[in-house]
Amino acid sequence: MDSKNPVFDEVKECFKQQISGLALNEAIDLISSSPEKEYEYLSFSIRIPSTDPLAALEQNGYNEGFQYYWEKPSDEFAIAAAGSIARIQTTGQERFRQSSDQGKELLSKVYHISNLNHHLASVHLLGGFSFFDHNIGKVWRDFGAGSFTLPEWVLVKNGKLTILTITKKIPAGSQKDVLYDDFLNTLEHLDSICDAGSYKVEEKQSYRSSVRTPGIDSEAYNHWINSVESATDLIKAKKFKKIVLARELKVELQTSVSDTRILNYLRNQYPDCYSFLISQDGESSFIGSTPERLASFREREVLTEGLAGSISRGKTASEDAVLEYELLHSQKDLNEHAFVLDAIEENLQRFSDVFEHPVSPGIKKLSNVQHLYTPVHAKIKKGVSRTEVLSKLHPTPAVGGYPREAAMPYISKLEHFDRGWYAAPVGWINAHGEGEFVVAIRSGLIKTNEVRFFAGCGIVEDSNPQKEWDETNLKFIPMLTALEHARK
Ligand SMILES: C=C(O[C@H]1C=CC=C(C(=O)O)[C@@H]1O)C(=O)O
Repeated sequence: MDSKNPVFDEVKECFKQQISGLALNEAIDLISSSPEKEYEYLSFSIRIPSTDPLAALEQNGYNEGFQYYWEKPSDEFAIAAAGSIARIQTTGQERFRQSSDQGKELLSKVYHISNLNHHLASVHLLGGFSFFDHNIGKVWRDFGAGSFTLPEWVLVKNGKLTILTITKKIPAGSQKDVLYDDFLNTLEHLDSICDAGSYKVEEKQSYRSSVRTPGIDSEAYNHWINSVESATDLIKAKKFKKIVLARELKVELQTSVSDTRILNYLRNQYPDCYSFLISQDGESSFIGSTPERLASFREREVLTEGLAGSISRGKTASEDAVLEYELLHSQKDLNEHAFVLDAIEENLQRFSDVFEHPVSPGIKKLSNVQHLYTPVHAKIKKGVSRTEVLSKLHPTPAVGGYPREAAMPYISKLEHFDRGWYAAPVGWINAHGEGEFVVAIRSGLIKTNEVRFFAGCGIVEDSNPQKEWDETNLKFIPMLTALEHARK
């Protein structure tokens, strides 16, 4: 198939020149001559014409394999990926360390070719962890407790730059021609899904929203009121100081929904949030739009944040300003927020040469809610791994509790659903020491005929169960509305 996109023709030319020349021979020689089979994968990065990674994923269509999406529009950064070449899976208390060890080993087996001198021209491992150390529930079966995939192709868009990386497994004794054709076929496929000139656009029926706040399910409501009352009793009895309780909202689906339509709605409505999708094998998709960064890494620099304490948005500028003022002066919310910062400091400071943050919180405004927010910058000590940092940070008291060890066992006792990957670290990491993880809140697990949405809030001594119920309803709105938009 010949490309109708002349710029992609240049991409293919460039690919042919690089991969059919020395590099491919060299890689195959290395693979077959190395007795320890040092290299098992061959990977190639190339700059391609600017493309929308979400449109490419949508064009890639439904498929039974791995699919991944990540975008923060306000950072002009997006990743789309599909196909699984290799996957590492871990479970138990050591899952973060094991993921780090296995990830390093996997990356060391990749022979990477590129004429680009750019930190994003690299193989990426995409995935995350479950909230608890073990993830054995039926609902979340595909996800495991720690899972990172080396995708067959990944598109990374950073501002105007779009980089495509294709990776293939190279069995020992591989034939150069077969391998070359395999790469070229994938490149042809990418050409077709990135070429907007060839897209067939489905008519979308006009949309009328029927979603406001979820109606009251009296059983869920009574459970919630009882759980929050039990939590405040435990706090008064000095068992812990804060706990985050969440609830699940199940929605049955009459018609199927499109993951990419959900994402398109989320990224447009919440440009300051991270919209994400992870589907391990096409059976179910974990999708969300979270405002909360757990950590981003660039060499030894780490950015994290405290995000806790919430209030709704005003309908007018004045009402919004009043609500913001109320939140900034609410002792209950300031306490809830302070626990998060204290924990980040306790867990990260001793691993860092630099640790800094503003003295008092500011505000992060989303279209449905505003939060108390404190950005934190740290420079981790030499030798501290990124996954070690994640394991220290997760779960922050914005989704777990304070003190962590005292509060955590009560989460499963007081909640009535399986958290799975809700409120857990989800993200990406590359071979150049870069990566970013979010806290997977404002999210849902989508299966063929049902969706489960999750929302929670921090409970402190003076929390009011009714107000916390209302707050969870506010937090369900983005995903519920996105679902309405995505019905086919
Ligand atoms: C646990 C959630 O939100 C956390 C993040 C920001 C503000 C929060 C709060 O004000 O309670 C929560 O700690 C959720 O949205 O499911």
